[in-house]
Amino acid sequence: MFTRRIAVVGAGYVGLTTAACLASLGHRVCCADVDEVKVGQLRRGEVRILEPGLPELVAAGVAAGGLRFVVGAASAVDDADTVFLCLPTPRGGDGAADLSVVESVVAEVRDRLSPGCVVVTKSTVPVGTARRLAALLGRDDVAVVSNPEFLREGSAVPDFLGPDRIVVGSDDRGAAERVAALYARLGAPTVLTDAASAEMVKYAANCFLAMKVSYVNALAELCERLGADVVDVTEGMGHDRRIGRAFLRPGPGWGGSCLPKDTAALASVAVGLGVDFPLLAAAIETNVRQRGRVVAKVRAAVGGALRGARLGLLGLTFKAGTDDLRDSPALAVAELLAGEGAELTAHDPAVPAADPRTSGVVTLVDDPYQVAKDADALVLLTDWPEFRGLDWAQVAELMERRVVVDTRNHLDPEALRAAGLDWHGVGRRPVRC
Ligand SMILES: NC(=O)c1ccc[n+]([C@@H]2O[C@H](COP(=O)([O-])OP(=O)(O)OC[C@H]3O[C@@H](n4cnc5c(N)ncnc54)[C@H](O)[C@@H]3O)[C@@H](O)[C@H]2O)c1
Ligand SMILES: O=c1ccn([C@@H]2O[C@H](COP(=O)(O)OP(=O)(O)O[C@H]3O[C@H](CO)[C@@H](O)[C@H](O)[C@H]3O)[C@@H](O)[C@H]2O)c(=O)[nH]1
Repeated sequence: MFTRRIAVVGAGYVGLTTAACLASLGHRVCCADVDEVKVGQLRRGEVRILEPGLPELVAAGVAAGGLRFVVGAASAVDDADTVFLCLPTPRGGDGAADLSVVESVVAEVRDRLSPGCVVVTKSTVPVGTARRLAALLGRDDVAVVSNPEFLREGSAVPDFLGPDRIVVGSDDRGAAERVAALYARLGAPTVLTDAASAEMVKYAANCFLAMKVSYVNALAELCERLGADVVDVTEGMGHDRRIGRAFLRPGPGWGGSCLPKDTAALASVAVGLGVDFPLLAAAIETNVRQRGRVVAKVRAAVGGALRGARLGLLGLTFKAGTDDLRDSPALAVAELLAGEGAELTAHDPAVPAADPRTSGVVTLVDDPYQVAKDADALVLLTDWPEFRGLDWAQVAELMERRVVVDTRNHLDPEALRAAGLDWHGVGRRPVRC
């Protein structure tokens, strides 16, 4: 009944999604994590990250006997024919990807892998990692394959099961073909290549997405100065199929667990090789400045000084649809505002008031209307759909000064104006009541 025996090491956003989705495709999957608490929760069917469809898929896999969870990589790999590494590769001190967890797991499992086994890097790893891991393994009977993952947080399951493409690269063509065959049922376009190219695709794609957003954020500032409307401008651009409509929404800057660290990693590789890449450096720099621009906009909206200003923040996660706060531009903006002496109250639908991850920076509340109470301005930082449906008349009633700074052009300015609120977007003319 089951087609392949797979070990997935790391049960985070990527590992848990990979394990549950591969099990749903008919493979027998053992998923390992070093975190005993997490493994215990997963065995009880508790998925503690916000990913639509994932809890159901995990439960179905466990019930069908095709998915199980263990503590520690070593106990997962024994009889596996394929081992996926879905481990953290965080930003190191100089921006380079830190491979220490990946390397320690490879050293841990090296002597337990079955002959003919394929080790697959799904973590985002720099070019040359497959070769480095092959050397670390030191086994002629085990191949290393790069199979970067492109899923987005908040839509991990549909992205995994309906990918735009699958990229598989190895210097061992047969091993790459065996990994590609795991996804055959998905019917996605598949790029089979060498290991270095596959590793490069991941950074190339993420850095391009980051550059696109930085470009539109810079355009938005120009639009503001010139009296043009960035929403109309990007619509006019986006219909051009060579450009496309995606990733053209201005905001407080790109964040999350991937784009910031991956742009830093590729920039660090370029510096190390002595290759000039000013385009990438400028995208990163533009992103840092974007936070300052948001702060300047809020400062202007409250009349010049942030010290003592009471601000209500709508949204803290790095984008809507996820509970992930890693490298969130919303948190970065909050820190800058707090640094200038503003008093911050925040609401995010995915971050409960008791959440310890924001401690010190903001007062978290569970009710969006509570952030409006006595506020000198509301600042929307994350584009949660529910914010559009707020009762703006009630919001206006609660506020001290009726000003909303919408850093993602997410709200309906006319609805706010009708409720007696001034709206300040990004790259658009303000709408005053
Ligand atoms: N999050 C995303 O949207 C996404 C998408 C594509 C690629 N990636 C890449 O995938 C990799 C993993 O990202 P993530 O977001 O899933 O990370 P994560 O932090 O959510 O999960 C990593 C998991 O690995 C576990 N772990 C750490 N050390 C371990 C060890 N020694 N043995 C076993 N388990 C161990 C952690 O406990 C954690 O559960 C990174 O390289 C990331 O860049 C992430
Ligand atoms: O028009 C846009 C699009 C995105 N963003 C911001 O860009 C950041 C990243 O968004 P997104 O790419 O959706 O988030 P991730 O889930 O981190 O996904 C990215 O990073 C993953 C990890 O590498 C990759 O797998 C995905 O393909 C890649 O999109 C967020 O802060 C968004 O708010 C904008 O400001 N404007």
